[in-house]
Amino acid sequence: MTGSLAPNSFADAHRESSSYLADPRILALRQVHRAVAELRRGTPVLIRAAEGTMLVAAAETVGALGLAEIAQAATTPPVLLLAPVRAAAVLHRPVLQGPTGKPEEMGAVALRLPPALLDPAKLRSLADPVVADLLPEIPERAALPPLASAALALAKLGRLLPAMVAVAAPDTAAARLSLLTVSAEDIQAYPLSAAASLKRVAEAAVPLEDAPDARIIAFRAADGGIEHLAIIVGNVEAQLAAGIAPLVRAHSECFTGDLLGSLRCDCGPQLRGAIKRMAAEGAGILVYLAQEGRGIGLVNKLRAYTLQDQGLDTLDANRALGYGADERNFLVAATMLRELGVHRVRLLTNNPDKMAGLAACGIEIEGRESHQFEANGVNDHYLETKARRFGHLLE
Ligand SMILES: Nc1nc2c(ncn2[C@@H]2O[C@H](COP(=O)(O)OP(=O)(O)OP(=O)(O)O)[C@@H](O)[C@H]2O)c(=O)[nH]1
Ligand SMILES: [Zn+2]
Repeated sequence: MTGSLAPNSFADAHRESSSYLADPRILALRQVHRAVAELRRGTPVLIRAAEGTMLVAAAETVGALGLAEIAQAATTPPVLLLAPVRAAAVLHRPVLQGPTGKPEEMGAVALRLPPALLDPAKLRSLADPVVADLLPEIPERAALPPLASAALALAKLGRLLPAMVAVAAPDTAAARLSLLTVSAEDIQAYPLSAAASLKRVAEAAVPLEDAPDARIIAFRAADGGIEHLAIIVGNVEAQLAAGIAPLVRAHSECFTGDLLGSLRCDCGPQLRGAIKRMAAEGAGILVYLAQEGRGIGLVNKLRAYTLQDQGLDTLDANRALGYGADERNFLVAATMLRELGVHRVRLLTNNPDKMAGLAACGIEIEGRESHQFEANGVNDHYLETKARRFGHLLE
């Protein structure tokens, strides 16, 4: 987190309607959010930085029109930018390791796209490890263009496969083809900037089966993204007034586990269990974070499940898709807690990274409360992987 993103000052600026319009961070969020929407519908966008300009489209969504627009604007041959694990699979090569052994440290890899591969269906199969038929032709590596990491970051913000068709293109091409321009710096700043802009927008009492005295407070960021929720159980104000650190759970959304009772994970029991425990203690806060699939989104989580059924574990499946092991940003939870006047917590978790993430965002972790549930016969390997590869604490 950089100093310029002091979360509370942004939340304050966002609240003041006069400074709202003038704040360049709001304009940056708006432009990145628009760029994400363009990529999701297969439209190219121009990424701009001091190093130059690059026209990109997502391999997952681009169609004939987008490819034609890219061809019209290109001043270099097209390349496909892939995350390192996916690139290694496409190249039939072992994965390159970064300095500390994490493949994501290698950034991006560029592959040449000869005319035969400039086809929407072929691009999708190069991007998607779930597509069984790897193309017989092995593309050649190309020099990595500047702005490659910003291009992959933009795809990830759209919860798309991080696989981008890219060409160098002049600034003027965007205006000529009515395409959107977005700055690389704004893309990189977006997740923390959006998190820092969260503010309360609505609240209501919602008695729950397990916690009749419960309220839901909705938080919205200035980017136009999906809302995050705080579920307030019992009398938290009284605890805060007495100087007691409340019981807090930072729970990432899991449509399959939370809503449907999926047996693949432990999210459902953790969600209901946290609320029950807060009700038994008389107070607590569950922040319900719109960070499905540890931040990769539901569509990619379904892809990850398919890869897990083919033998990968939950961490390697994320990497095979081109994502990191955990793409969450805990400034979302920290900003919500601060807006609720909570600076010190007793955190319900087994995940040491979650504690470190919240602490790095200025939330004092007074203690950790174990939040372990029995394996159910289906999620045993998932729970074992969390302990072995994510360092989850077992008690
Ligand atoms: N990418 C991916 N996400 C998964 C998988 N299984 C569950 N999830 C997601 O993981 C998140 C669960 O996170 P949390 O409940 O915060 O749990 P945690 O990080 O394991 O930490 P604690 O429960 O606090 O110990 C939810 O967003 C789920 O959708 C999976 O196999 N792959
Ligand atoms: Zn789950």
